[in-house]
Amino acid sequence: MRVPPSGWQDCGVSQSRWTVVVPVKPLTAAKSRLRGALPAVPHEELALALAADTVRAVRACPVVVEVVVVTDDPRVAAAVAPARVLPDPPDAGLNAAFRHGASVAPGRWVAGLTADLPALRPAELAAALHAARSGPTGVRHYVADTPGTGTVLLAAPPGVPLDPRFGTDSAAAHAASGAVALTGDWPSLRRDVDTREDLAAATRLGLGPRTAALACAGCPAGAPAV
Ligand SMILES: Nc1nc2c(ncn2[C@@H]2O[C@H](COP(=O)(O)OP(=O)(O)OP(=O)(O)O)[C@@H](O)[C@H]2O)c(=O)[nH]1
Ligand SMILES: C=C(OP(=O)(O)O)C(=O)O
Repeated sequence: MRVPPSGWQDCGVSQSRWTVVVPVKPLTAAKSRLRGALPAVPHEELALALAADTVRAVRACPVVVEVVVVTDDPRVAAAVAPARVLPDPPDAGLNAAFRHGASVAPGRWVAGLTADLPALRPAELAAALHAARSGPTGVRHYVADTPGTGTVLLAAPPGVPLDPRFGTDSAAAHAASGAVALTGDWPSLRRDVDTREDLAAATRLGLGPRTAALACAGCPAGAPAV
């Protein structure tokens, strides 16, 4: 019998190995509602920074063993290295991108996460993934965004398709499809950034380094620009 390394049983890693799928639109089209939020910063740089900080936090989450980024954008692919990168299915959209990413992890715990969470703290993601494992068995779980209408995280156990319903009013769509809402207090996970106001709220929570560097560019004494 294989003998696990010392401490293996206690840390719970064998019980908590997740693949996380993060889709990112090509930067020229991404985060259109955020365009102009940082006037001194090229929009594509800001969209790239949001995605890079999101993936950075996912990679720092101890229960995540694989990050799959679905994107057609070579700048995103370079920025998220060494995460695994898959191309988008042609002209298929966000939910197809999630399904494509999840398809490389059959029989595993899989979560889909939006790429616009620049304040994400790895411990909050870990807590949400733990809650998804601790809830009702055999069902999908989701985490709504701060306003409560959208979705930031959708999680599925082994053998259950991710079946993503992201888009307008996706929290209600996920609930209607049988997914169970996770209600934890995870402000950095729920804080997706679609607008200038969202970016200001994320700044108050604490941005990841790449977005923070842009938000502070040109500010006196390093004060945030939003
Ligand atoms: N790979 C991939 N990612 C997508 C696609 N559509 C949206 N996303 C990503 O999904 C996440 C959530 O989408 P939205 O919040 O609507 O982001 P967005 O479409 O870039 O923003 P808006 O242009 O303002 O609607 C973002 O991280 C996007 O990059 C798609 O067709 N393919
Ligand atoms: C795609 C989504 O993001 P947003 O509503 O932020 O565009 C979603 O919440 O399902």
